[in-house]
Amino acid sequence: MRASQKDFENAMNQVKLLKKDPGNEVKLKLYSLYKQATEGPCNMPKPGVFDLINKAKWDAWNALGSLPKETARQNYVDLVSSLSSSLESSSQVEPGTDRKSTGYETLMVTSEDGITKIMLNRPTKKNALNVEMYHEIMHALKAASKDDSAITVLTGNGDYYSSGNDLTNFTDIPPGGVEEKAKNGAILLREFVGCFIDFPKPLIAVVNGPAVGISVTLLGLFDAVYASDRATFHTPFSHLGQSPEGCSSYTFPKIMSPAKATEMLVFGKKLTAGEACAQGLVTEVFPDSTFQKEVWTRLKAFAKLPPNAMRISKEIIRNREKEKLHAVNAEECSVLQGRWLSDECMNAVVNFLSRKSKL
Ligand SMILES: CCCCC/C=C/C(=O)SCCNC(=O)CCNC(=O)[C@H](O)C(C)(C)COP(=O)(O)OP(=O)(O)OC[C@H]1O[C@@H](n2cnc3c(N)ncnc32)[C@H](O)[C@@H]1OP(=O)(O)O
Repeated sequence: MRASQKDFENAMNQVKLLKKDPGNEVKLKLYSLYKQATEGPCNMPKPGVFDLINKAKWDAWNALGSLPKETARQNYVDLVSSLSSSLESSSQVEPGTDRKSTGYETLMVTSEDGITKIMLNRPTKKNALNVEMYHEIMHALKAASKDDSAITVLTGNGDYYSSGNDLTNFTDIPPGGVEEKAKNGAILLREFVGCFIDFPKPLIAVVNGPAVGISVTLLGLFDAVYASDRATFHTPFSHLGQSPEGCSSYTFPKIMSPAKATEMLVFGKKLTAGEACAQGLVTEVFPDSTFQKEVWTRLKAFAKLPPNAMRISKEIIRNREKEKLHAVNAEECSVLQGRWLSDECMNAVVNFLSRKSKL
């Protein structure tokens, strides 16, 4: 039986519910089938060679040649249905259910000595945050907020703490185009930052190496930040045609003065660990050679303190600010949604992806 228009619309809705990223290749296939099913063969001019994203999309659509619209619609429905097993398996996870470390693709999560440790685990990509990592961090934080540990720690595996948002996130364009991509990104970012604002236990960052972008801005929402003297702190938003997130437009001026915050958030000044400590973003800096030993000894001692007292003390410090922080988060996400559609941002991402620029 041929897929009806209704089947096609159902399949489009199902794609939006996919929790697991099916990868670029599948997304391009979905995009090309969608375009063929709705508009017929590709008759758009071929994008320029540096317009990597649109060129990949054009290539995928053009490769379908004169495939009839009905066949494309059927193939789209079949492809979505073949992805449904991953859809079911991801939705089977109960919210708040503790997952073992091995249950995560992008993290290592362990719990011992009263400490839940969430370790970013894409060392070959400098722990850049891809879409899956955003979702897994939210899951891990929700689980940690309910487990019996006293404190929660975020750290990185390898030489980086994190290089921030994975810039390849910008290449997975859904059928609704770049506007839909920007809207989805803003929704994801708002939910992600919201988890940090609402996290109820002491949350500590163990910054083992350089930190970039969102991994820096979020530090303003942590309760303590310990850094190796190898760490650096860099928020190159203007270079990337973007704007501050993670509530940093509010927390950074409060922490370090408006002028110092402007140097970081507007002019992209990179701070050493010592400078970040002098400006109040970092709690204490340790020599890299003794960093892990000294920090974990200290954290284990903290984790022995009465957990309810720590939770209540955090609550009284944070609660006064929560409403404001959520409002700032919403505003930052809405501004960023616009920035992601700007030429400035698109050019910066294409330049990075085509290996023309690095920070
Ligand atoms: C949806 C929510 C959005 C929230 C908004 C967030 C905004 C931000 O976080 S803005 C900051 C974005 N980050 C960057 O612009 C950093 C880009 N990366 C770099 O400039 C460099 O990779 C580096 C300075 C971080 C490290 O340079 P280097 O030591 O020379 O190492 P490589 O460049 O060879 O990196 C190894 C490997 O990792 C890939 N990679 C590193 N960072 C990212 C990244 N942020 N996004 C995507 N990929 C990244 C890099 O491409 C290399 O990959 P391979 O070539 O495949 O080995």
